Amino acid sequence: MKRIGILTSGGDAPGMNAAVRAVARKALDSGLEVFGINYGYAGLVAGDIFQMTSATVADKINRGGTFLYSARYPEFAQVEGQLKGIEQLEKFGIEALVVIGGDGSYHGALRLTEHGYNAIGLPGTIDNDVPYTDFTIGFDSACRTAIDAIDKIRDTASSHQRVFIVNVMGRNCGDIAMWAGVASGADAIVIPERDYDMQEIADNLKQGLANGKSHGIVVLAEGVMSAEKFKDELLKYGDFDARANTLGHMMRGGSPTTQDRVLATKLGVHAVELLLDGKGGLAVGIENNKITSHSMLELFEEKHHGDMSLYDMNKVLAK
Ligand SMILES: Nc1ncnc2c1ncn2[C@@H]1O[C@H](COP(=O)(O)OP(=O)(O)OP(=O)(O)O)[C@@H](O)[C@H]1O
Ligand SMILES: O=P(O)(O)OC[C@H]1O[C@](O)(CO)[C@@H](O)[C@@H]1O
Ligand SMILES: [Mg+2]
Repeated sequence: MKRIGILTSGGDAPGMNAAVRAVARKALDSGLEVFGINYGYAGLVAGDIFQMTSATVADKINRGGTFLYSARYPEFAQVEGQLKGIEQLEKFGIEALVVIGGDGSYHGALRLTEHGYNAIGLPGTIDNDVPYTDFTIGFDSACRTAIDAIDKIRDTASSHQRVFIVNVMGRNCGDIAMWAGVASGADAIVIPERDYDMQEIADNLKQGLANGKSHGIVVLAEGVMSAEKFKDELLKYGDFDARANTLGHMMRGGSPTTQDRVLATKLGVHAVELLLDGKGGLAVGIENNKITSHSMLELFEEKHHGDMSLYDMNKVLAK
Protein backbone atom coordinates (compact mmCIF):
# COMPACT_ATOMS: atom_id res chain seq x y z
CA MET A 1 0.00 0.00 0.00
CA LYS A 2 1.41 3.38 -1.08
CA ARG A 3 -1.49 5.82 -1.09
CA ILE A 4 -4.34 6.43 1.29
CA GLY A 5 -7.28 8.83 1.22
CA ILE A 6 -9.04 10.64 4.07
CA LEU A 7 -12.58 12.00 4.10
CA THR A 8 -15.02 13.47 6.61
CA SER A 9 -18.70 12.69 6.20
CA GLY A 10 -22.09 13.32 7.82
CA GLY A 11 -22.57 16.13 10.33
CA ASP A 12 -19.30 17.89 11.11
CA ALA A 13 -17.90 17.63 14.64
CA PRO A 14 -15.21 19.51 16.57
CA GLY A 15 -12.08 17.37 16.50
CA MET A 16 -12.51 16.14 12.92
CA ASN A 17 -9.59 18.36 11.88
CA ALA A 18 -7.43 16.96 14.67
CA ALA A 19 -8.27 13.46 13.41
CA VAL A 20 -7.38 14.34 9.80
CA ARG A 21 -4.09 15.83 11.00
CA ALA A 22 -3.22 12.71 13.01
CA VAL A 23 -4.05 10.37 10.12
CA ALA A 24 -2.08 12.47 7.62
CA ARG A 25 1.01 12.96 9.78
CA LYS A 26 1.15 9.31 10.91
CA ALA A 27 0.71 8.09 7.34
CA LEU A 28 3.37 10.46 5.98
CA ASP A 29 5.74 9.36 8.74
CA SER A 30 5.09 5.74 7.68
CA GLY A 31 6.13 6.53 4.11
CA LEU A 32 2.64 6.71 2.62
CA GLU A 33 1.28 9.29 0.23
CA VAL A 34 -1.85 10.95 1.54
CA PHE A 35 -4.81 12.34 -0.38
CA GLY A 36 -7.55 14.52 1.06
CA ILE A 37 -11.03 13.97 -0.35
CA ASN A 38 -13.28 17.04 -0.06
CA TYR A 39 -17.02 16.87 0.73
CA GLY A 40 -17.21 13.25 1.92
CA TYR A 41 -18.54 10.67 -0.52
CA ALA A 42 -19.88 13.45 -2.79
CA GLY A 43 -16.32 14.67 -3.35
CA LEU A 44 -15.05 11.14 -3.82
CA VAL A 45 -17.52 10.58 -6.65
CA ALA A 46 -16.76 14.01 -8.14
CA GLY A 47 -12.98 13.42 -7.92
CA ASP A 48 -12.49 16.44 -5.62
CA ILE A 49 -9.23 14.97 -4.38
CA PHE A 50 -5.82 16.54 -3.64
CA GLN A 51 -2.44 15.42 -2.36
CA MET A 52 -1.69 16.42 1.22
CA THR A 53 1.64 17.30 2.76
CA SER A 54 2.53 17.82 6.38
CA ALA A 55 1.90 21.53 5.85
CA THR A 56 -1.67 20.90 4.64
CA VAL A 57 -2.62 19.90 8.17
CA ALA A 58 -0.62 22.61 9.95
CA ASP A 59 -2.71 25.01 12.02
CA LYS A 60 -5.73 22.73 11.96
CA ILE A 61 -5.71 20.88 15.31
CA ASN A 62 -7.46 23.74 17.09
CA ARG A 63 -10.10 24.48 14.47
CA GLY A 64 -13.77 23.55 14.59
CA GLY A 65 -15.65 22.18 11.59
CA THR A 66 -13.80 20.15 9.00
CA PHE A 67 -11.41 21.76 6.53
CA LEU A 68 -12.06 18.78 4.21
CA TYR A 69 -15.73 19.84 4.23
CA SER A 70 -18.53 17.36 4.72
CA ALA A 71 -21.68 16.31 2.92
CA ARG A 72 -24.73 14.15 3.14
CA TYR A 73 -24.76 12.26 -0.15
CA PRO A 74 -27.45 9.56 -0.13
CA GLU A 75 -26.47 8.47 -3.67
CA PHE A 76 -23.49 6.65 -2.14
CA ALA A 77 -25.88 4.08 -0.64
CA GLN A 78 -26.47 2.86 -4.23
CA VAL A 79 -23.96 0.59 -6.00
CA GLU A 80 -23.76 3.01 -8.96
CA GLY A 81 -22.56 5.76 -6.61
CA GLN A 82 -20.00 3.45 -5.03
CA LEU A 83 -18.65 2.35 -8.43
CA LYS A 84 -18.22 5.99 -9.47
CA GLY A 85 -16.25 6.54 -6.26
CA ILE A 86 -14.06 3.54 -7.02
CA GLU A 87 -13.30 4.91 -10.49
CA GLN A 88 -11.83 7.96 -8.77
CA LEU A 89 -9.85 5.85 -6.30
CA GLU A 90 -8.35 3.99 -9.27
CA LYS A 91 -7.63 7.22 -11.10
CA PHE A 92 -5.73 8.65 -8.11
CA GLY A 93 -4.12 5.32 -7.18
CA ILE A 94 -5.66 5.39 -3.69
CA GLU A 95 -5.68 1.90 -2.21
CA ALA A 96 -7.19 2.47 1.24
CA LEU A 97 -9.13 5.09 3.19
CA VAL A 98 -9.85 6.54 6.58
CA VAL A 99 -13.46 7.69 6.92
CA ILE A 100 -14.31 10.06 9.75
CA GLY A 101 -18.03 10.24 10.42
CA GLY A 102 -20.99 8.62 12.09
CA ASP A 103 -22.81 5.34 11.63
CA GLY A 104 -24.08 6.30 8.16
CA SER A 105 -20.56 7.07 6.96
CA TYR A 106 -19.43 3.67 8.26
CA HIS A 107 -21.84 1.99 5.84
CA GLY A 108 -20.07 3.69 2.94
CA ALA A 109 -16.70 2.63 4.38
CA LEU A 110 -17.81 -0.98 4.63
CA ARG A 111 -19.06 -0.96 1.03
CA LEU A 112 -15.65 0.31 -0.15
CA THR A 113 -13.89 -2.40 1.86
CA GLU A 114 -16.15 -5.01 0.24
CA HIS A 115 -15.15 -3.59 -3.17
CA GLY A 116 -11.47 -4.22 -2.25
CA TYR A 117 -10.49 -0.82 -0.81
CA ASN A 118 -9.73 -1.19 2.87
CA ALA A 119 -11.45 1.51 4.88
CA ILE A 120 -11.20 2.24 8.59
CA GLY A 121 -13.89 4.26 10.36
CA LEU A 122 -13.31 6.90 13.02
CA PRO A 123 -16.31 7.96 15.11
CA GLY A 124 -16.69 11.65 14.28
CA THR A 125 -20.10 12.90 15.40
CA ILE A 126 -21.35 15.04 18.26
CA ASP A 127 -24.20 12.59 18.89
CA ASN A 128 -22.20 9.86 20.72
CA ASP A 129 -24.49 7.33 19.07
CA VAL A 130 -21.83 4.96 17.73
CA PRO A 131 -21.55 1.48 19.26
CA TYR A 132 -18.23 0.13 20.62
CA THR A 133 -16.90 3.49 21.70
CA ASP A 134 -17.54 5.25 24.98
CA PHE A 135 -17.04 8.60 23.28
CA THR A 136 -17.19 9.92 19.74
CA ILE A 137 -14.98 12.75 18.49
CA GLY A 138 -16.96 15.98 18.99
CA PHE A 139 -19.24 14.84 21.78
CA ASP A 140 -17.26 16.47 24.58
CA SER A 141 -16.97 19.76 22.67
CA ALA A 142 -20.70 19.79 21.90
CA CYS A 143 -21.48 19.18 25.59
CA ARG A 144 -19.17 22.03 26.55
CA THR A 145 -20.99 24.34 24.13
CA ALA A 146 -24.32 23.17 25.51
CA ILE A 147 -23.37 23.81 29.13
CA ASP A 148 -21.94 27.23 28.27
CA ALA A 149 -25.32 28.08 26.72
CA ILE A 150 -27.36 26.54 29.55
CA ASP A 151 -25.30 28.42 32.17
CA LYS A 152 -26.24 31.65 30.39
CA ILE A 153 -29.87 30.63 30.12
CA ARG A 154 -29.81 29.92 33.85
CA ASP A 155 -28.78 33.53 34.53
CA THR A 156 -31.76 34.99 32.73
CA ALA A 157 -34.08 32.23 33.98
CA SER A 158 -33.14 33.06 37.58
CA SER A 159 -33.61 36.78 37.08
CA HIS A 160 -37.18 36.18 35.95
CA GLN A 161 -38.04 33.01 37.91
CA ARG A 162 -38.72 31.28 34.61
CA VAL A 163 -38.78 27.71 33.38
CA PHE A 164 -36.69 27.10 30.25
CA ILE A 165 -36.94 24.15 27.94
CA VAL A 166 -33.55 23.76 26.23
CA ASN A 167 -33.52 21.49 23.20
CA VAL A 168 -30.10 19.97 22.47
CA MET A 169 -28.96 18.03 19.39
CA GLY A 170 -28.27 14.33 19.34
CA ARG A 171 -30.70 12.95 16.78
CA ASN A 172 -32.11 9.81 18.46
CA CYS A 173 -29.46 9.56 21.15
CA GLY A 174 -29.94 11.16 24.58
CA ASP A 175 -26.25 11.31 25.57
CA ILE A 176 -25.75 15.04 24.98
CA ALA A 177 -28.92 15.80 26.96
CA MET A 178 -27.82 13.52 29.81
CA TRP A 179 -24.24 14.75 30.07
CA ALA A 180 -25.04 18.42 29.51
CA GLY A 181 -28.06 18.07 31.80
CA VAL A 182 -26.04 16.62 34.67
CA ALA A 183 -23.19 19.09 34.13
CA SER A 184 -25.53 22.08 34.16
CA GLY A 185 -27.66 20.92 37.10
CA ALA A 186 -30.85 20.48 35.06
CA ASP A 187 -34.15 20.08 36.92
CA ALA A 188 -35.26 17.49 34.37
CA ILE A 189 -33.64 15.59 31.52
CA VAL A 190 -35.86 14.21 28.78
CA ILE A 191 -34.35 11.67 26.38
CA PRO A 192 -35.66 9.22 23.76
CA GLU A 193 -34.30 6.23 25.70
CA ARG A 194 -36.64 6.80 28.66
CA ASP A 195 -40.37 7.50 28.97
CA TYR A 196 -41.27 10.69 30.76
CA ASP A 197 -44.22 11.71 32.89
CA MET A 198 -45.20 15.34 32.23
CA GLN A 199 -47.17 15.52 35.46
CA GLU A 200 -44.12 14.42 37.45
CA ILE A 201 -41.86 16.91 35.64
CA ALA A 202 -44.35 19.76 36.27
CA ASP A 203 -44.73 18.79 39.94
CA ASN A 204 -40.94 18.71 40.42
CA LEU A 205 -40.53 22.10 38.76
CA LYS A 206 -43.28 23.56 41.01
CA GLN A 207 -41.70 21.97 44.08
CA GLY A 208 -38.27 23.31 43.11
CA LEU A 209 -39.62 26.86 42.78
CA ALA A 210 -41.52 26.45 46.08
CA ASN A 211 -38.30 25.24 47.76
CA GLY A 212 -36.52 28.43 46.75
CA LYS A 213 -35.05 27.59 43.36
CA SER A 214 -35.12 30.69 41.20
CA HIS A 215 -35.52 28.86 37.90
CA GLY A 216 -36.38 25.58 36.25
CA ILE A 217 -34.27 24.06 33.48
CA VAL A 218 -35.45 21.14 31.38
CA VAL A 219 -32.81 19.72 29.03
CA LEU A 220 -34.66 18.06 26.18
CA ALA A 221 -33.07 15.79 23.55
CA GLU A 222 -34.10 16.73 20.01
CA GLY A 223 -35.20 13.14 19.30
CA VAL A 224 -38.12 13.53 21.73
CA MET A 225 -39.86 16.66 20.39
CA SER A 226 -39.30 20.36 19.79
CA ALA A 227 -38.79 22.74 22.71
CA GLU A 228 -41.93 24.69 21.71
CA LYS A 229 -44.10 21.59 21.66
CA PHE A 230 -42.73 20.43 25.00
CA LYS A 231 -43.38 23.86 26.51
CA ASP A 232 -46.98 23.81 25.27
CA GLU A 233 -47.50 20.35 26.77
CA LEU A 234 -45.89 21.38 30.07
CA LEU A 235 -48.17 24.41 30.38
CA LYS A 236 -51.16 22.05 30.49
CA TYR A 237 -49.77 20.78 33.83
CA GLY A 238 -48.72 24.01 35.51
CA ASP A 239 -48.92 27.78 35.29
CA PHE A 240 -45.25 28.44 34.54
CA ASP A 241 -43.63 31.48 33.00
CA ALA A 242 -41.91 29.25 30.44
CA ARG A 243 -39.67 29.83 27.44
CA ALA A 244 -38.40 27.45 24.78
CA ASN A 245 -34.85 27.51 23.43
CA THR A 246 -33.24 25.37 20.74
CA LEU A 247 -29.45 25.27 20.66
CA GLY A 248 -29.26 23.56 17.26
CA HIS A 249 -26.24 23.79 14.98
CA MET A 250 -24.28 26.15 17.25
CA MET A 251 -23.53 22.95 19.18
CA ARG A 252 -21.52 21.62 16.23
CA GLY A 253 -19.19 24.61 16.03
CA GLY A 254 -16.22 25.87 17.98
CA SER A 255 -12.75 24.79 18.88
CA PRO A 256 -12.46 21.17 20.09
CA THR A 257 -11.84 20.42 23.77
CA THR A 258 -8.66 18.74 25.02
CA GLN A 259 -10.52 15.45 25.28
CA ASP A 260 -11.70 15.60 21.67
CA ARG A 261 -8.30 16.60 20.31
CA VAL A 262 -6.51 13.82 22.18
CA LEU A 263 -9.15 11.24 21.32
CA ALA A 264 -9.03 12.24 17.64
CA THR A 265 -5.24 11.99 17.67
CA LYS A 266 -5.13 8.54 19.29
CA LEU A 267 -7.84 7.15 17.01
CA GLY A 268 -6.29 8.67 13.89
CA VAL A 269 -2.90 7.13 14.60
CA HIS A 270 -4.47 3.73 15.28
CA ALA A 271 -6.49 3.85 12.05
CA VAL A 272 -3.27 4.19 10.04
CA GLU A 273 -1.66 1.33 11.99
CA LEU A 274 -4.60 -0.90 11.05
CA LEU A 275 -4.33 0.05 7.37
CA LEU A 276 -0.59 -0.68 7.46
CA ASP A 277 -1.48 -4.13 8.83
CA GLY A 278 -3.66 -4.64 5.75
CA LYS A 279 -6.92 -4.40 7.70
CA GLY A 280 -10.21 -2.82 6.57
CA GLY A 281 -13.90 -2.76 7.47
CA LEU A 282 -13.03 -1.89 11.05
CA ALA A 283 -14.23 0.93 13.27
CA VAL A 284 -11.92 2.22 15.97
CA GLY A 285 -13.09 3.52 19.31
CA ILE A 286 -12.22 4.05 22.94
CA GLU A 287 -13.59 1.61 25.52
CA ASN A 288 -12.63 1.84 29.19
CA ASN A 289 -9.83 4.18 28.16
CA LYS A 290 -8.33 1.64 25.73
CA ILE A 291 -8.22 2.12 21.97
CA THR A 292 -10.10 -0.76 20.34
CA SER A 293 -11.39 -1.80 16.94
CA HIS A 294 -14.40 -3.85 15.87
CA SER A 295 -15.67 -5.12 12.58
CA MET A 296 -18.25 -2.76 11.09
CA LEU A 297 -20.53 -5.72 10.38
CA GLU A 298 -20.48 -6.54 14.08
CA LEU A 299 -20.98 -2.87 14.93
CA PHE A 300 -24.13 -2.57 12.81
CA GLU A 301 -25.69 -5.36 14.89
CA GLU A 302 -24.99 -3.50 18.13
CA LYS A 303 -26.56 -0.44 19.73
CA HIS A 304 -24.80 2.35 21.56
CA HIS A 305 -25.37 2.02 25.31
CA GLY A 306 -25.40 5.36 27.07
CA ASP A 307 -24.53 5.72 30.74
CA MET A 308 -28.07 5.66 32.12
CA SER A 309 -26.81 6.05 35.68
CA LEU A 310 -26.47 9.76 34.83
CA TYR A 311 -30.19 9.97 34.14
CA ASP A 312 -31.13 8.25 37.39
CA MET A 313 -28.63 10.28 39.39
CA ASN A 314 -30.00 13.53 38.02
CA LYS A 315 -33.52 12.68 39.15
CA VAL A 316 -32.24 12.44 42.73
CA LEU A 317 -30.01 15.51 42.60
CA ALA A 318 -32.60 17.75 40.93
CA LYS A 319 -34.96 17.54 43.94
N1 LIG B 1 -26.14 2.52 3.58
C1 LIG B 1 -25.17 3.32 3.13
N2 LIG B 1 -24.32 2.88 2.16
C2 LIG B 1 -23.35 3.67 1.68
N3 LIG B 1 -23.15 4.94 2.09
C3 LIG B 1 -23.94 5.43 3.04
C4 LIG B 1 -25.00 4.66 3.62
N4 LIG B 1 -25.62 5.40 4.56
C5 LIG B 1 -24.99 6.60 4.56
N5 LIG B 1 -23.99 6.62 3.67
C6 LIG B 1 -23.11 7.76 3.33
O1 LIG B 1 -22.64 8.38 4.53
C7 LIG B 1 -23.10 9.74 4.54
C8 LIG B 1 -23.29 10.21 5.95
O2 LIG B 1 -24.31 9.45 6.58
P1 LIG B 1 -25.31 10.14 7.61
O3 LIG B 1 -25.93 11.33 6.96
O4 LIG B 1 -26.19 9.07 8.15
O5 LIG B 1 -24.36 10.74 8.74
P2 LIG B 1 -23.44 10.01 9.81
O6 LIG B 1 -22.18 9.56 9.17
O7 LIG B 1 -24.23 8.98 10.55
O8 LIG B 1 -23.07 11.24 10.73
P3 LIG B 1 -24.02 12.08 11.71
O9 LIG B 1 -25.14 11.19 12.13
O10 LIG B 1 -23.14 12.48 12.80
O11 LIG B 1 -24.45 13.27 10.93
C9 LIG B 1 -24.34 9.74 3.68
O12 LIG B 1 -24.70 11.02 3.23
C10 LIG B 1 -23.90 8.82 2.56
O13 LIG B 1 -23.05 9.50 1.67
O1 LIG C 1 -26.79 19.20 9.74
P1 LIG C 1 -28.13 18.60 9.51
O2 LIG C 1 -28.19 17.85 8.22
O3 LIG C 1 -29.21 19.60 9.72
O4 LIG C 1 -28.33 17.45 10.58
C1 LIG C 1 -28.62 17.66 11.93
C2 LIG C 1 -28.33 16.38 12.67
O5 LIG C 1 -26.95 16.14 12.61
C3 LIG C 1 -26.42 16.05 13.92
O6 LIG C 1 -25.98 17.34 14.29
C4 LIG C 1 -25.25 15.11 13.94
O7 LIG C 1 -25.67 13.83 13.60
C5 LIG C 1 -27.61 15.63 14.77
O8 LIG C 1 -27.40 15.94 16.13
C6 LIG C 1 -28.73 16.40 14.13
O9 LIG C 1 -29.96 15.73 14.31
MG1 LIG D 1 -25.50 9.17 12.31
